[in-house]
Amino acid sequence: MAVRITPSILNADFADLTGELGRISGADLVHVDVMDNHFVPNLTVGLPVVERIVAASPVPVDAHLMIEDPDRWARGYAEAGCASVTFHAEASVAPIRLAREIRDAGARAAVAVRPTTDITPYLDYLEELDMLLVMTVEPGFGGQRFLESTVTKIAAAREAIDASGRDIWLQVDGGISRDTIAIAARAGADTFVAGSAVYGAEDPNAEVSALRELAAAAR
Ligand SMILES: O=C(CO)[C@@H](O)[C@H](O)COP(=O)(O)O
Ligand SMILES: [Co+2]
Repeated sequence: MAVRITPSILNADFADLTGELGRISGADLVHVDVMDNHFVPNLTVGLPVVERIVAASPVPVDAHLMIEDPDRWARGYAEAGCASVTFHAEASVAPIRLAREIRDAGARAAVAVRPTTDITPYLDYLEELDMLLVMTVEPGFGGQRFLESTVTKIAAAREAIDASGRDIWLQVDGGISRDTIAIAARAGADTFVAGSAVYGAEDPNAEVSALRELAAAAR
């Protein structure tokens, strides 16, 4: 099974995004954290910046929307050329309709859950989704510690995905590093966000390769 490493640019130098994107050219996708200071207590970038990242990035863009009212805004990120658009289950009032809109606009549709949110209801709608994102920290900030309490949820999602026989990616996000990636991989994750681990490394591309090898060995 394929392993994908999707570095988060949250810990990159926002004054030199083009240069920072070039340092992860060996990644599978780049993970862009969109925060609105309402759904989470932090503020990052919005659609105009994401459009520029799509144009400048050597790899496809994976947008993680930590915003209120994704039912209104998510479609725009798909239309902007993001390869995948993830919205939070806790924020959407009509997740199935929204996933269909994202797909209609040409992107992979994904739903994310906070560490304490039950993922079970979404496992009944896997045919509507291309990826599940299990948050392994509380969303809002990079550099937090991986929450081992999320491992059973990752395993439950893996079981449901395998039973569905569909090509649905299982992403984890938060606290992923050389020390923790094997835990998440063994539980069943195949797509790994890593922010501080990648951009804190001297050679981000080399760190991407190291993480990919560790995940592949653990699966
Ligand atoms: O969505 C988020 C945080 O809310 C993440 O994408 C973080 O940016 C990952 O950073 P690290 O935990 O890997 O430092
Ligand atoms: Co994220």
